[in-house]
Amino acid sequence: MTKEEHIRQLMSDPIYAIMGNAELSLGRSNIDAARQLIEAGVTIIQYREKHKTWREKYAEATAIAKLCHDHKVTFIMNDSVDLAIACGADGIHVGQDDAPATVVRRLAGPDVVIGVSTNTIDEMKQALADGADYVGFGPMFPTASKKDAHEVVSDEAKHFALHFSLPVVTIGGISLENIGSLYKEGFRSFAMISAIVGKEDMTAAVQELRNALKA
Ligand SMILES: Cc1ncc(COP(=O)(O)OP(=O)(O)O)c(N)n1
Ligand SMILES: Cc1ncsc1CCOP(=O)(O)O
Ligand SMILES: [Mg+2]
Repeated sequence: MTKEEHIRQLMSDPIYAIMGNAELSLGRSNIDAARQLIEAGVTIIQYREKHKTWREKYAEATAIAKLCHDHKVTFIMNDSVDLAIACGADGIHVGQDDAPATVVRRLAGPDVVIGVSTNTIDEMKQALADGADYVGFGPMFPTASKKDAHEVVSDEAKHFALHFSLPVVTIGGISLENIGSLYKEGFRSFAMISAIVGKEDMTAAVQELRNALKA
């Protein structure tokens, strides 16, 4: 798939699944989690592994990238540009403490999707200026999945995000109970850890989230 096709997929499928470390994923391995997510019909998967060595991550991510490519699933690497390039990821997601999008672009080239985490209006403007393809925006709600998460986004930043020119992927504390409220506010893309890989039956979880968006 081309970069444009990946971005289209990101804009048309509201569900963006993030694989956490094993403790956020009921002890599953990342490869098992990826297999189950693909079976559940997820089309955007981010690899977010904070504990393993580079070589362990490289081995897993290379296998997951192949699985994703075989199933036309967009595979995004969190944090690490070198791992993303090495494993053949379709995209890279960087936070405010990671390499800036300008540097990621220089290293990874024009064909890779770049996502940047944002919490404020200034960060969204900077991500756009730096050549990001989408922004992660949050936390929308309090979350236990990220120890150093920012404060929940302000109403002003939400309003800006709803009119922003880049695709906005909301994140942070999104659940079956509150995803509908974000949809009603106008948001169309939802990245989740605990609401998907934190559930025993991920197929049912994804289906319930999709149903909640239709309700
Ligand atoms: C889609 C999406 N949005 C935001 C984040 C958070 O990234 P970051 O701020 O770098 O924090 P970590 O995930 O690395 O702890 C994300 N991963 N994905
Ligand atoms: C990675 C990240 N970035 C901002 S909040 C968050 C955690 C998202 O996890 P959950 O969906 O379980 O709240
Ligand atoms: Mg990061």
